[in-house]
Amino acid sequence: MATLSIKNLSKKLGQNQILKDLNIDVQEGEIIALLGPSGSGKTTLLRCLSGLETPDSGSITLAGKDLFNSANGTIVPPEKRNIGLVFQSYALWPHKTVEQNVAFGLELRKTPRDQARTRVETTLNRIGLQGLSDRFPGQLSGGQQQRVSLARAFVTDPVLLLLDEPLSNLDAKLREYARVWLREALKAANMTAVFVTHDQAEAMAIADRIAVLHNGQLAQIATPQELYENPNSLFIADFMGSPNILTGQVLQVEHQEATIKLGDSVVKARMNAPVQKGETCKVVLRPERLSLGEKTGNSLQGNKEHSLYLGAYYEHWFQVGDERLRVHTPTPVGFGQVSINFTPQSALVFPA
Ligand SMILES: Nc1ncnc2c1ncn2[C@@H]1O[C@H](COP(=O)(O)OP(=O)(O)OP(=O)(O)O)[C@@H](O)[C@H]1O
Repeated sequence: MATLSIKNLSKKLGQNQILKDLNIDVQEGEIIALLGPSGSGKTTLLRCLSGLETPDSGSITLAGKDLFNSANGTIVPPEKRNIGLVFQSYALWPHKTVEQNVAFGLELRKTPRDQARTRVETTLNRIGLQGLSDRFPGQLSGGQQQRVSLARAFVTDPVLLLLDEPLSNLDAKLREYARVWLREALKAANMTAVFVTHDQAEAMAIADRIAVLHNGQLAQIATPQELYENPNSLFIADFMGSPNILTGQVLQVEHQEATIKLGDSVVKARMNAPVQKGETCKVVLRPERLSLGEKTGNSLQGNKEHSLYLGAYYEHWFQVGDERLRVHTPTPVGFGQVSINFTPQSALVFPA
């Protein structure tokens, strides 16, 4: 049984229908990222889970208990939900030490002092804050402050942890390290967690599964690899990564493969959504899945116009008929006409 179960959840704010009939199940110990364009409803969903916002209909069940259920009128207040919160802004008390900050939630729960001290110490060690317990937040780096806010949420042993853009205040380099320790810390504690992020790479690095929201609806929920390799719509294919999207005409459809006229070429591509013979379609080609060289059975003819050196790879811009196409290669490439090759498996076709 799922630890967290969100069923048919809907929420209106003002005249706007923000969440539309959302259904998400989260297993014990699972880390879910809520990802989606700005305004897609990620924060509103997190607020509904924490109890800061009350949905209009549907239900939220945590560890077998209703937190919200419009059918029987249940609304459990935030402080009774046994949910830990981690905010983007850390929200630490500046005049309290690290130890006092972390102990605060236990004091509220009237945990006996000895027990609280042991729990705080264990949690600080677990989160890599040993030796810093007497410091004030102002004497810590941004990364350390975020660890304190995580320790404060961990110490009360919540059934569910909610994190709102937890790493967005850290600089780029620190964020890369923070992704690793955050995932390690959550996994070591077998914590069930839902976090909001804008950052697709961060969602892929930390989450077991990513729920992509689009206009308040669940567009797809899947593992990072499944989302990238098997997007169920053009929206997801485009949202995950930065692919080329070309317009073509479907000539033929056979099993899971379509034959497509793309400019002057005829190519094959994998179908992840049904397309019909004769219809206009979109073909998704990831720059890193294209290769250059001799013409193969599945290729486009392109003329190279620009190359950018991006450190880890080169990005080449080709003119292919009326469209432009990006190709990534590890080595430089000369100017002129060339074949851009790909396997039918690596190209995805969707209805336009
Ligand atoms: N009080 C309100 N009244 C009306 N609309 C609101 C209110 N609060 C938020 N909204 C709208 O709800 C939509 C969803 O907002 P939400 O913050 O949940 O999105 P989000 O996916 O978290 O976006 P972001 O990534 O920009 O933080 C937005 O279009 C926002 O303008």
